[in-house]
Amino acid sequence: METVVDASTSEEANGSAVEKKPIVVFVLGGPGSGKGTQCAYIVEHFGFSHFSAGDLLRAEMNSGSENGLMIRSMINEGKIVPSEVTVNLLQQAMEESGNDKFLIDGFPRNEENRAAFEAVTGIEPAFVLFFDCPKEEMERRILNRNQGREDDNIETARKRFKVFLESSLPVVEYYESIGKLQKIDAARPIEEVFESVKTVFASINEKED
Ligand SMILES: Nc1ncnc2c1ncn2[C@@H]1O[C@H](COP(=O)(O)OP(=O)(O)OP(=O)(O)O)[C@@H](O)[C@H]1O
Ligand SMILES: O=c1ccn([C@@H]2O[C@H](COP(=O)(O)O)[C@@H](O)[C@H]2O)c(=O)[nH]1
Ligand SMILES: [Mg+2]
Repeated sequence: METVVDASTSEEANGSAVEKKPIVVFVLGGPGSGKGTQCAYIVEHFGFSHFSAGDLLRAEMNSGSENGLMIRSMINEGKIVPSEVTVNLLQQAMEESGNDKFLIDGFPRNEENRAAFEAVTGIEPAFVLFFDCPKEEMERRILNRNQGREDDNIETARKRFKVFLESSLPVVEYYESIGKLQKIDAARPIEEVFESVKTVFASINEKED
């Protein structure tokens, strides 16, 4: 496995060990841009734990929890679930993982999500991967995905694109403005996209050495 920045502990000048904060990489991109696909490769190569906010919400929706009906209706309308619910699910998953390197996929989706995650966890992302893909290609991928997702239909997909443009792109732009964005051309074959992803992780490693 290739290493990327080590989050475990560091040693201060006086020799005492200090707990470091976990390393978080946010993985953003429009619906169907290939976030989940690339995260699976990153996990294999770089030892991160991968949490898709959408997957966590779908699991919560199917668990019979009191939020289940609300989550289903938000997902089917392509709307963004309140930050409190999503941040709690992410925080719980991170704590239970035992890992200290996380890919958070499909989150933060709006400014409120971004601020809530930082306020609750005290963690800022090391960097943000952004999979840039034309709408027509994302639409094709969603409609061919065939994984039984209730929101993979043309009507909901269009609502998701609209929410992405209106609410999520400003978050992407924010990270670009503070120099944390790593933009990847996602409109290429999966292996080619991953070559670019590997280059990003390798260059981050070099900076940390
Ligand atoms: N580079 C690619 N070229 C062609 N097809 C791809 C590529 N990357 C992913 N796919 C396919 O497109 C579909 C969507 O990919 P994936 O689920 O990874 O996207 P996503 O960004 O996680 O989507 P969502 O936001 O809806 O969860 C899948 O069927 C996947 O196999
Ligand atoms: O942080 C999040 C992530 C997702 N949602 C809702 O889930 C669906 C599906 O998300 P995917 O990332 O495509 O799996 C999304 O359209 C939202 O309705 C969310 O509210 N907050
Ligand atoms: Mg996904």
